[in-house]
Amino acid sequence: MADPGVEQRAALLAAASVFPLPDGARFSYGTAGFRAEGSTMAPAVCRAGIVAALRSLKLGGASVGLVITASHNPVGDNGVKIVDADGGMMSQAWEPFSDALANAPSPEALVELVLQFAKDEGITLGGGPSAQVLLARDTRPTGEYLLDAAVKGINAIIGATALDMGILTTPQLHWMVRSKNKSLKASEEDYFTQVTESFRHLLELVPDDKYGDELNKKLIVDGANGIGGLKLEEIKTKLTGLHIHVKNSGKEGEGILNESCGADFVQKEKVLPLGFGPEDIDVRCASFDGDADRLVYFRITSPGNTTIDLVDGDKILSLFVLFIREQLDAINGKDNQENKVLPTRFGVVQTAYANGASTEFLKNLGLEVAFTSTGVKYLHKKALEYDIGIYFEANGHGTVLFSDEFISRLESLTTKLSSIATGSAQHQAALRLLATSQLINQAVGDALSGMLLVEAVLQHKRWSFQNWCDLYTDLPSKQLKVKVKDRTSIVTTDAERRVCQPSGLQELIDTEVANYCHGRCFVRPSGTEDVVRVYAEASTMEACDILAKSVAQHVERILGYP
Ligand SMILES: CC(=O)N[C@H]1[C@@H](OP(=O)(O)O)O[C@H](CO)[C@@H](O)[C@@H]1O
Ligand SMILES: [Mg+2]
Repeated sequence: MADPGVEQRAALLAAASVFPLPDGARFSYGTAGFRAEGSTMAPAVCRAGIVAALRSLKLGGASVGLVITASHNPVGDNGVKIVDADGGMMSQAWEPFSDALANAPSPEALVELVLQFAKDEGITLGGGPSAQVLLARDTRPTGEYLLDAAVKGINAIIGATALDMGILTTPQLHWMVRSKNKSLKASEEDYFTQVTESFRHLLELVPDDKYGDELNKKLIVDGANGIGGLKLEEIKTKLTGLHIHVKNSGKEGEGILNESCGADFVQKEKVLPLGFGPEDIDVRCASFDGDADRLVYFRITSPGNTTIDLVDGDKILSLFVLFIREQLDAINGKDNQENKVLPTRFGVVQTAYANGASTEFLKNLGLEVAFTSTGVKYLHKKALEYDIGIYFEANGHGTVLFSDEFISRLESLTTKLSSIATGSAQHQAALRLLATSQLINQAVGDALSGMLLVEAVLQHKRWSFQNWCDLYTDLPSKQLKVKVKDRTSIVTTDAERRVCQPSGLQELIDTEVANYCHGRCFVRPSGTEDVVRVYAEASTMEACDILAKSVAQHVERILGYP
């Protein structure tokens, strides 16, 4: 019989030789996987395929995922990220290996890296359990070509199978991987059924059905000309109680992916997206990003003006917090501190980019607010520590996580209440929490299911968009990007809110901040772009502009121009 090691070596060599690394190319598994100009991505994607197959082997053959997307970035870019068996982001412990593999200078070096890593991790190659990788891509033109590169990488690990799930939103693939490994229904149709059914269920639980204001049922969605718009078009007729009109839907000829539209554009520019105009004044509008894992809301207020009222991730989080708190209070009794029917550790997770007014609002509610570094992988991990953990980035990526243990307590309570107190306020509140856990994606932030939860909560509270805006007033904020020689020479601490290197920079920031009322400012190297990001907050927009600019100048001077 042939030595499995020889066969494995040959397969890896063959795959790596198809997509050699061009001279000077350098990939880094940043905040959200590898990203670059789409046509240059094949070597990194093929190698990510190898990593994904190894990851599945390591996890005893559990399914893992691989998504080809560059999210909100321009249509010419593309990227790849790996989904772990629990549906979350790939374990950070595997990032250094992924980096090393993506940058292996030759097919031979790649083979050595794989063999050594497999040995270190106790992964049996060429035998052992079979591996499975579920694949998806967004609507980018380079997607199909890169999918082929990923499949070649996966197939280079003997015993690994690639399963193409098609063109999907990023959160759909995360959901499928999680569901599959929990032996739950995991097809796209199952996803749609779960989302539409739990949404319908939540609407049925709206206290009484007098919510007749047609304007409040009308929603216009900016699909960023991407996959989220297309999927929403597919299911919108099944969403009873809501009249959805999709613009920038991703249909042929409607516009270019993410170009002057989508959640990233709307949140950063604070202007209306392409395709929207005076006809949409005062209607509630939502915006997805290119792979539909970010969601923001907005409203156009006057005809001659492109500025909007923005509801960002922080305010979506605040709305969800109020809704969940209301249900917990209905179950436990508002003032009952002891002997609670359903003891719940409820935690909120934000990053330094959360608007200071939102953090204050949440703390004033008596909630525990934790801070992590930027990037869903950090927020999600922290949120998992609670019975109900809720996280959002200001840019609109976030979700509400319910622990398995909490869900089983909640289910027992619901069963008990349905026999002794059916239809009671307590029973209804428990059912609402259960439906919420079914609706909102438990694997990752999901614009589509997040939007439906927003819509259900607004109907539940009988809130207009204005009521929602009025929760608190955002402090003016400003973000700048600074190009420097080596952004990695900035090292931060305290959830990226303070700089520890280069020395002296933090003191300069502190001195600038001290000049402003409600002043706050921090700098950090981006994990997705070759820039240092500067964030400033203060009581007026003018003050923000000056604060951000002066700190950016310090950064430029200390780190040097590129
Ligand atoms: C300020 C900001 O919006 N940063 C974004 C951006 O990360 P950076 O590391 O800042 O480039 O892209 C990430 C991935 O989409 C997202 O998680 C994060 O919130
Ligand atoms: Mg995205």
